[in-house]
Amino acid sequence: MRTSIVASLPVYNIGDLEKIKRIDADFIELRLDYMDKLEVNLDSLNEYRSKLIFTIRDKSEGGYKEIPDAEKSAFLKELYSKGFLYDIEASFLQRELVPHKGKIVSAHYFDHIPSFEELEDIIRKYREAYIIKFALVGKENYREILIKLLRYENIAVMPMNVDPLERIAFSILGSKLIYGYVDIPTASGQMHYKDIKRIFQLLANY
Ligand SMILES: O=C1C[C@@](O)(C(=O)O)C[C@@H](O)[C@@H]1O
Repeated sequence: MRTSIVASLPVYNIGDLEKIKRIDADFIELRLDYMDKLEVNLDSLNEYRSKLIFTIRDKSEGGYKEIPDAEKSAFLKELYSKGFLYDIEASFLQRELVPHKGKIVSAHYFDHIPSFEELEDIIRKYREAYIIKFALVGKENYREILIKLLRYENIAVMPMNVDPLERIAFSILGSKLIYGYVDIPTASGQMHYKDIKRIFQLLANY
């Protein structure tokens, strides 16, 4: 099964949701942490349900604006009740009780490389997730750690702050997701999602 392409879209206001219809990717990540208030009419997005990933990224893990935990938790529970897919940090799950079964559980490291054992603990703890995702800054032994993680089944790995082509390599090695940008990168090390599509189409011809 090939890696799924995620087009990551910052949502500053409701008007940005109009862009969804023009994005042709496996998934569209809606980064709602770019909004001042989490005011989205979820029923209006039902037709896109199968391709949406909702993310309200904590500032401590690369988020854009500070969203209070209680507001984020309430919105995630509404997403759960309506059957939408969302991304939730393992660190947030330590603070708030929100369902993670069948969802994306993620962990991001910007200033250090964690031990492999620390990441294995996350995998064991959240093994009922749809996908467990690790984003590591490109320093020290990040490649070794990311490659070792791919021995597990439902894993997505991505390096940050390195040549975006490295993400293609991790896709070939088995990462379940690869993130690209639509207008502006939502993390350092992304390429445009259409360039990922072109590379995958070329690879499919060999
Ligand atoms: O967790 C991730 C991965 C990411 O940080 C990246 O490195 O492409 C981009 C984020 O929008 C997404 O939620």
